[in-house]
Amino acid sequence: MFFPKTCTKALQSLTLDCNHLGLQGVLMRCISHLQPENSTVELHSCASDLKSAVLPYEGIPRTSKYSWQNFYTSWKTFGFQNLHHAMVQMFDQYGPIYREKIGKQEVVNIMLPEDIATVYAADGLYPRRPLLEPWSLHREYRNQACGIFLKNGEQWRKDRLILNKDIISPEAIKRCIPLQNSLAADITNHLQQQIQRKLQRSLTIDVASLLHRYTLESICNILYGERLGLLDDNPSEELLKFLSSMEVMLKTTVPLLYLPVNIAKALNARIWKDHVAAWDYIHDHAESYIEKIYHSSLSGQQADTSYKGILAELLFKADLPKDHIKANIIELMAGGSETSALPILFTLFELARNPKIQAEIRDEITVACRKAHGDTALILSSVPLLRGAIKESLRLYPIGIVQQRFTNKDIVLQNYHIPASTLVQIGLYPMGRSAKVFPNPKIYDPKRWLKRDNSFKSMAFGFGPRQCIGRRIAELEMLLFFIHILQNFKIDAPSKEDIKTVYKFVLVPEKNPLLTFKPIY
Ligand code: HEM
Repeated sequence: MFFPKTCTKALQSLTLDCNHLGLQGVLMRCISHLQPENSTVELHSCASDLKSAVLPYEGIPRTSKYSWQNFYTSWKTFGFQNLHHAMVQMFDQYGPIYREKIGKQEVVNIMLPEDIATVYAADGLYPRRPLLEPWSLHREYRNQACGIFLKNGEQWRKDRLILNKDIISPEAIKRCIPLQNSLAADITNHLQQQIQRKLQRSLTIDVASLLHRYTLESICNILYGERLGLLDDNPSEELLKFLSSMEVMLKTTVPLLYLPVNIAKALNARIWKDHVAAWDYIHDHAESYIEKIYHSSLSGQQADTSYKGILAELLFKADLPKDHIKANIIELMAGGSETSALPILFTLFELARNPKIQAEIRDEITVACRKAHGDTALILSSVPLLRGAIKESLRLYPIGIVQQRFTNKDIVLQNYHIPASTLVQIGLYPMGRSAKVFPNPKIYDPKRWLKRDNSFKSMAFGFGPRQCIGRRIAELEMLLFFIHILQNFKIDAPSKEDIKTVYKFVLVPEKNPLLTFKPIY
């Protein structure tokens, strides 16, 4: 194919027109599609000149300048539960960068690893995210302190640096291993007992609510250093109320994200009242633990040096004021309550429908356990394929479908100028499903994570100083769960059909899959 000089000239003048009309992004994509391998030198040099000149922000392809039209189109076409599918379609339509206006806020959407790297590189010391309004308003309404999840700037950094030491540092995680290991053994026993009681050879169940209880028990165990009893056959009324408050709090968060919360609050709407009541109960629950542990740590701190959980450590060191400790403990509980249960569920399902991969991971675990002679930390460092399986599940089913940042300085994305303070949204779900980033994206292949070239592709926990502070705890929960379960059960699923997902603040199955646990004797 030959592009004459006149065509090059025409492209240049077209560029000027497009610049004027704010259509540069469209033109740049046309040029990159047009560029054939054997085209003339002139066209190559023209295209590279065009690419090297940074294009203005206004040139980024835009969905519609009318925010209400975007809102209505998204809702009509996809419904809010399908925002992740809507994003995939938008990227197909507009290319790897587009902007849209929702409400008052304009957002730039990206999905390629090199752009994600640029965004995080601009984070600096104070990475900024939009704060979750319904949660922040509750704290304001009750005159309560916020934790790191709901803070930005210097206030965020001060708390975060202190919390890192007791939550995400390797030493902190090492201390959590025994607590978590015994819980993972218990959930295995729980399933074994159910099978024995029913005098069956296997158990086919919807395991979602059990997993939710497992992860909530786990995070509370790590925070308070004691078990709540959520895996018991008959949990107390008080515990059931706590569990349902966590559920109501998460469930009411979603609609409040789309409604003007201030109006719901001013009208004292039912949804706002439910949200507040749920948070109040969660606060009271945390408060009772804080007081109990505070008094027992004061009385017995010198005598007993054994690890008593994160809360006791924070109270003992007293680097943070007590109300900040409480606020952070509550956010850790909220952040950790459902999050790890979902990747566990999706991984169980994928292993059920990929029995060869399941067997390979089981073999890996068996060898690791044999070599480690009971050293759990060593086992955890010897299961790369299991780690790959969890990453693979988070690629296909990221809990948070997007991550958000306000840029702290001017940057360039896809050759467009992005001014400081722009809200950039990283589409994790579209990236995970893109053939441009992952070859054969629909295939569940944990081995793809054993290769080297994976930078800025495994982003489910974020990156840098503001990455998920519970990341190592979540990984520990998930790894130990599979280390115990896969040694004891073969997993199968009556239906191997793809799971349909819906977005409800986190990405969840539209219908929970049934799973079969068959003991290995
Ligand atoms: C598979 C499980 C989890 C996933 C995928 C996940 C994902 C994330 C992501 C993407 C962020 C935002 C990071 C950023 O802005 O760069 C985050 C923040 C956070 N997560 Fe997690 N999370 C998980 C489990 C947990 C657990 C178990 C806890 C509690 C122990 C937790 C507590 C938090 C907190 C407190 C923040 C706010 C951190 C800050 O702003 O400094 N998360 N998480």
